[in-house]
Amino acid sequence: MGATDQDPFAIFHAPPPNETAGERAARIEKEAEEKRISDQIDEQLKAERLALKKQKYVVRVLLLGQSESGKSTTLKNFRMKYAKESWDAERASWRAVIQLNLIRSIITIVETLQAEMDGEPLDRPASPSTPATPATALIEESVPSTPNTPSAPSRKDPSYLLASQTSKESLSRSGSLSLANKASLSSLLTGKHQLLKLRLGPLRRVESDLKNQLGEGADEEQDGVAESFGPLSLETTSQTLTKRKKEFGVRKLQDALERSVAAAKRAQSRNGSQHGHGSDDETAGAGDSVDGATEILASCQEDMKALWSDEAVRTVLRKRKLRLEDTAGFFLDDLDRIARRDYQPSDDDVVRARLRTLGVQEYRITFDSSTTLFAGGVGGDGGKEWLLYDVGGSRTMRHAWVPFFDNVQAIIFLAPVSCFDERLSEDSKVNRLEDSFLLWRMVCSSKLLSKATMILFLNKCDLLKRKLKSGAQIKAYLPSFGERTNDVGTVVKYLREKFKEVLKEHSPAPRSSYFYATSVVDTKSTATTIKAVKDSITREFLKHADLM
Ligand SMILES: Nc1nc2c(ncn2[C@@H]2O[C@H](COP(=O)(O)OP(=O)(O)OP(=O)(O)O)[C@@H](O)[C@H]2O)c(=O)[nH]1
Ligand SMILES: [Mg+2]
Repeated sequence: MGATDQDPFAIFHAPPPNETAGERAARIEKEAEEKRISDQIDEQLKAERLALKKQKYVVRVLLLGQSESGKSTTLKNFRMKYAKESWDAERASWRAVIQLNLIRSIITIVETLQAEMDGEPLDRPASPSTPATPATALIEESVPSTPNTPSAPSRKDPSYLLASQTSKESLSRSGSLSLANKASLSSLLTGKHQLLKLRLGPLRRVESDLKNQLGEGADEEQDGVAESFGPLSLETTSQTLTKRKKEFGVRKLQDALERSVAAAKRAQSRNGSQHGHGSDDETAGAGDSVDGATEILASCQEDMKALWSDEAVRTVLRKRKLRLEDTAGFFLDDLDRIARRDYQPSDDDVVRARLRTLGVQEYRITFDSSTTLFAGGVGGDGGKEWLLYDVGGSRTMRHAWVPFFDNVQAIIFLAPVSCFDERLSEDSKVNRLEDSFLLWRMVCSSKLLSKATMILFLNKCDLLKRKLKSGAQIKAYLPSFGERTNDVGTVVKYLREKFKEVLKEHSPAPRSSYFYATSVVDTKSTATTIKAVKDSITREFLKHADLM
């Protein structure tokens, strides 16, 4: 071998001349240690590369939309269908939330009766935490001003799709109605109602106990503070916000549910011997014990039923335009089942339960590869792992959305179409459909989301149908609807076109989009929709990841 064939770096690796046996052993040991460290670093890098690759194959989906639009309910449908094991394990822990929803409705009724007896004007909500704003008429810009119906402030912006309203108007109208009906309706409320109110008093304590059970992660959020609005807030009016609404919510749902179960178990073992035996409820077997909340609810069952079925109560609720049946977390028609000592929530109950989301909650769903089109990637699993982000939708929560816009494959946007005649609970001057429409426009125009597939759920079609059936006229709130037929099919089609136009006009680049008319509390029809959604998101994902 000539001199040129020699490794030019060999000199650096060669052992030093005259190396002693001891030096040689130390050198070999040092070299072995260096190799071990180098191998370790290689392994680490390999693992990081693999994790990064795996990350690349995770599908990220954001659920967006205003508060009460149905985001968490949509997520529940996903979990019920595709993460059945954890869904089944969690079902029982929703009992406290459902009981809380039930008690809220009863307290709302009691407060409404009190307001009626006190002769409060109609526009003032009986309870600041009434689950949904009762519908009141909006004024069209074109309606001429009369002494009784002052015109709304003129809005020139063509995107101002919906008519808006001055609260002065509703106050003046409700005020006169209140005066006209006060005497006759108050007289309907008798000693029986006072007695019911008294007997249902303990429910207030149960309400606060249940909130405590849901624990530290639970929170009372106050809305209506303009300064805290984030970049996605919609300050369409310059009014000072005065109305404050409290609604119970949680930041970490899983933690809250687990805590409530643990607390209920503790209470149950404390109460065991006192309430389990000699119970007048045939369904609770001898030796059964229940927690305090369940016990009090069961003992108030007859009174709650008497209150809800009372004709005078229904008349007052109608007069005050409080349609509890259409509000979130309505369980009054299920009192026979829910206010029992042995009550266990059904899938349907959990889907209908209302627990406001605070912040952003992340859920991981691993799809079964037998169900669809996974491909490529790590072991052929591209598109199998999903991260679903469920966000709080009220205005004060929207600033928390933006950090999650990065690297999102799809947005499922919930726009409740039944709320054309409702106002935001956090800002009673803004029409809810208008808020949805403007929020959709902002999401569509976001550059960060320009590659995301857009999926729109025109949700709460069941409630829309009910409202239209009961005589509500879309054109009174949406002048551009004109003389089209006032039925659910025509209304949904009209709104779908409006949302589509916005998407087309405001998307930074062409993108895939899908539109569905939904009622996400209907788990059967929603199962079909989310299967279609899942397949299209996966297909889009694989297409762009070049895996197919
Ligand atoms: N009737 C009917 N009720 C619905 C529908 N979708 C959702 N709801 C109910 O509306 C309430 C609010 O739904 P959520 O899913 O909690 O709303 P959200 O968008 O997560 O609200 P935030 O957490 O406040 O942002 C719940 O009680 C649901 O059961 C629907 O299509 N029809
Ligand atoms: Mg939610």
